[in-house]
Amino acid sequence: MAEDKLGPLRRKIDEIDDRILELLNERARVVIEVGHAKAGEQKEFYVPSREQAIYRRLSEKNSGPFPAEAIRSVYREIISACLSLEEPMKVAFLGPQATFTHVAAMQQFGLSARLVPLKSISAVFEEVQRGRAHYGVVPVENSNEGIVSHTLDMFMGSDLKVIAEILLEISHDLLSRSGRLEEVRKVVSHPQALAQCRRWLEENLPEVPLVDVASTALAAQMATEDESAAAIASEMAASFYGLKVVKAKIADNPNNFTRFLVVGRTTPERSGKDKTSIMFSVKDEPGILYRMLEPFSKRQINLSKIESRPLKSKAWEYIFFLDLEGHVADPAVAEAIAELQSYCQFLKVLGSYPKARP
Ligand SMILES: O=C(O)C(=O)C[C@]1(C(=O)O)C=C[C@@H](O)C=C1
Repeated sequence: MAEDKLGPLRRKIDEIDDRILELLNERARVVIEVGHAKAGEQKEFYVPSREQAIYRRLSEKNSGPFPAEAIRSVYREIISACLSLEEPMKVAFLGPQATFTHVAAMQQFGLSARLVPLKSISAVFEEVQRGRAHYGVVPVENSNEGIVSHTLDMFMGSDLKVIAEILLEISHDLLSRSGRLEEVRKVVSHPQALAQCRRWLEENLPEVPLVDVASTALAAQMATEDESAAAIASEMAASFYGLKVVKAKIADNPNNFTRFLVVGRTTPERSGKDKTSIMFSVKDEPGILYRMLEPFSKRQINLSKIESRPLKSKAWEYIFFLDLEGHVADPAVAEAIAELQSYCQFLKVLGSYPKARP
C-alpha cells in the first residue's frame, strides 16, 4: 500500500486506540468503586460467574469483523488488570512453571494475577487453606487418562470449596534446542505425555529411547541443557524455556482435554449455568447404589460425573464424588442433596461453580 494511503489509516488507528485507552481507564475507575463497595460488604473480589457472563454477553453481541474467539482473551486481560486494582490476586498452582496447570491458571486469572508454582497438590491446598494464596489451581481429570486421584483425596480432609473449573485442550509439542528431528537422540517427558504420543513416536523416532520425568516442564528444562534431548511439553514451555518446536501437536488422539479445579474458601454466587460437586459415603445396604442416584433422576438433574475412591480409614468402603448440573441455591438441587443425605453416613458439598466452556 502506498505511503500516502497508509499514513491516514494509521492516524485513524491511533485515534481509535486513544479512545479505547480512555474507555479502559473509565472502566478501571468503575471497577475500583466496585472494589470499595465489595470491601464494605465483605464480598469476594473475584467473581468467576460475572466474568463468564461478560465473556458470554460480548461474544454473542459481537458482529465482527473482530474475531469472536479473541473476545475472551482480550477481556481476560482487561478484567485481570482491573481486578488487580481492587485486590492483587495470588494464585497457587501445581508447578513447576510452564506445566499445563500453569497454562490453565493463566487462562483463568490472566497476566495480572500473581501465579505461584508449588511442588504438590497438597501444598496448593495448604497455601489456600492458610490464607497465603487467594485461590489454588489443581488438575482433576484428563479425558484420556481419567481422574487425578490425589486431588479428589485432598477434599477428604479439607474444607476448601471448588469455586471454578477450567477446561484446557492439551496439545503436546516436541521441543528441542535445534528444532531438528534428525538431531533427536532421546525423548523426555511425563509418562502420561509419552503414552499419549506413543504412535507418533513409534512412526517418527522408532529407535530413540524414551525417558520418564516428573513433569512436562521439567522435561523442557532438561532439553535446554542437553541438545540431543527433545521434550514433549506445552507450547508455553517452548517460549518459557526458549526451545524450538520440532513438531507441534504430536498426540495420537487430538481430542485431549484436562479439567482443572480452582479451590478457594467460599462458594460463589449462582450464575445460572452452574455445576455442583459433592462427596459422600453411603450405608452398606441392598439397593443403595440405585437409591443414591434416584433423588437426582426424579428431579431431572443431570449428573455429569461419578467416581468412587477407597475410604482409607476402612477397607472395602468407598467415598463417592458426584458432579451435577445446577447450584446448591437451586431448590431442586438442595432437595435432592438433602434426600441423598438421609442415606449417607457422611456428605459434603465441595462447591457450586460456573460450568466451564472449552
Ligand atoms: O463485577 C465485579 O464484581 C467486579 O469486581 C468487576 C470485574 C470486572 O472487571 O468486570 C472484576 C473482577 C471480577 O472477577 C468480576 C468482574
